[in-house]
Formats: sequence, C-alpha cells, structure tokens
Amino acid sequence: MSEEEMQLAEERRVDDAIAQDEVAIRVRGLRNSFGDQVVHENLDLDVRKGEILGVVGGSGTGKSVLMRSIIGLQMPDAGDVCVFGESMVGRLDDEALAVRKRWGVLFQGGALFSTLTVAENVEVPIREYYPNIGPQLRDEIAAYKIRMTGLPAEAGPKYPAELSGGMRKRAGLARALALDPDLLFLDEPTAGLDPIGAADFDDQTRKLQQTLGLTVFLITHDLDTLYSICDRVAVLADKKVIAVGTIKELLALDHPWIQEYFNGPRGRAATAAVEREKNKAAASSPEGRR
Ligand SMILES: Nc1ncnc2c1ncn2[C@@H]1O[C@H](COP(=O)(O)OP(=O)(O)OP(=O)(O)O)[C@@H](O)[C@H]1O
Repeated sequence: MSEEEMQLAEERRVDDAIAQDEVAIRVRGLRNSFGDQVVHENLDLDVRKGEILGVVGGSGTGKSVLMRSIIGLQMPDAGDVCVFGESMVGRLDDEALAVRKRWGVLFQGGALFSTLTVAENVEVPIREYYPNIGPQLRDEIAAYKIRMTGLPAEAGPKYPAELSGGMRKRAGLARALALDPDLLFLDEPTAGLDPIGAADFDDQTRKLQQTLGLTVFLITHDLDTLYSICDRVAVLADKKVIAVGTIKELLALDHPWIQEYFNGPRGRAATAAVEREKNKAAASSPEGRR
C-alpha cells in the first residue's frame, strides 16, 4: 500500500469511527423476503443518536419487518444491522446481550401479557435480564416506570383487560422503559387512540426522550405525531428507504407518494395545526406578550 493509500484508509477509518459515534442504528444492504415476496432489497438507513426518527410508508411496505430485523426477531436474507456500533445479524441472544439491554420496544397494540398485571408486565424484562434483582426492588422499579409514563399508581395491580386502550399503550411504554434503555422502538404507538389521547401520548414520548436522552425509532401513520415530535422522517417505498429528512426537506422532493402523503389535505391540516400551536406558544411567551 502506498503512503497516499495508507493515509486515505486512515482517513476513512476515522470518518467511520466519527459516523459510528453519531449513529445509534446503521442498516446496510438489508434484504428481507417471505417466499417469493421481497419486502426489502438493498435497504440502507442511519438513525442518529438522540433523535426521534419517524418511519412512514404505505401499508405493507415493511416498516414492522424493518423494526423486527433491527431487534433480531427477523433474520434478513442479506445485509447488516449495527446497533451502537455492534453488528447484530446472526448474533446469538447471549452474544448481543449488552446491546439488547440498551433498547426497549413497544409493539403494536402494546403486546402485554393478559394474565399478568401491569406491574408484573413491567417486571418481565427485569426478571429476564437481571434475575438477581430481588422482588422488593423489582416492585419499586415497576412502580416508578408506571408513574413515569403518566399512569396512576393504582394501574399497577390491574390486568390489561381492565385498562383503556390509551392506558394499555402507556403500560407497554412502561415495560419498554423498564431497563432504562438508550433506544426506544415504538410501533404505531398512537394507533387507535382518540386525538387528545394521541397528543398526550406524543407529549409524553417527547418529554421522556428529552429527559432520558433517548433515541427513538417510531413507526407511525399519524401525521400529527410526525409533525409534532419527529426530528426526521424516513420514507419506505419500493422496498427501500427512499428518503430521510425533516418534513420540510421531504416536501422539497417530488416523489408522488411523499407529495400525496405530506401535501394532501391531512398533511396540510397537520401543518396548519403545528403553525397554530407555534403561534400560540409565541404569543404566550414573555416577548410575545409585550
Ligand atoms: N411472518 C411473516 N410471514 C409472511 N409474510 C410476512 C410476515 N411478516 C410480514 N409479512 C409481509 O411483509 C410485508 C410487510 O409487512 P409489515 O408488517 O412490515 O408492513 P408494515 O409496513 O408495517 O404495514 P402496516 O403499516 O400495515 O402495519 C407484508 O406484505 C406482510 O404481509
């Protein structure tokens, strides 16, 4: 290798190290298929540390399969998935344990165990990953996580069937936060909630993300969620991520699905609502009142 080539290789290594440090999830060349149906082909995606990344796409474009590939529930045909710099594909559960402990997942619909109380549900990951933690501390952690998500303490001994849809989502969120994760996966967290419940859940997500410094991978169809809490949005179409950026950046692209989604009547209504909120906040700030 010539001196120049060595210098280039070193520069590339340093660039990679810097990029790795800023990236929580790096997906490269991902391929997933079920029989003849190819869901992802050569899909690339970077999720930056500390951001809320919204993941959107038409029904069946593979948003949940992408999430499952990242968290190791779906073995891809090809490609690599790195989480916090560690390659996850083909790793045994035990090998990747240190990274697995750093994420929490809220599955679609909450996916709570119906025969366990809310508190017992929250304790499941603690029992699994920290079997040496005793029952009293486990109970205290569960109670703390339950309160953190805005649920009343009385929700702890209740069974999922005794809760409203919104409360079940919060219980699922409490379980996802059980291990103090750095990374949170949310699969359609506001689906099925009324608009006020959905806005409350969004607020809670943003607050938790800011207080705990979380990186959030958030699959959603909810335009209000995208506009109000996502730092960037990744769009899935044609078996890959066709664009990632702020909504403003995406709006500048002339892809028909992106234009229809963000610039259609619902997209315009969501933009108007965000503008109204901003104006309201500006008017009630000390400078605005002057
Ligand atoms: N275990 C599986 N076996 C066979 N096909 C599957 C499996 N899981 C997902 N698929 C298929 O892969 C495609 C992508 O599914 P996925 O659930 O990721 O879509 P999605 O983008 O999350 O959709 P939605 O927005 O409707 O939730 C769909 O066509 C689905 O039928």
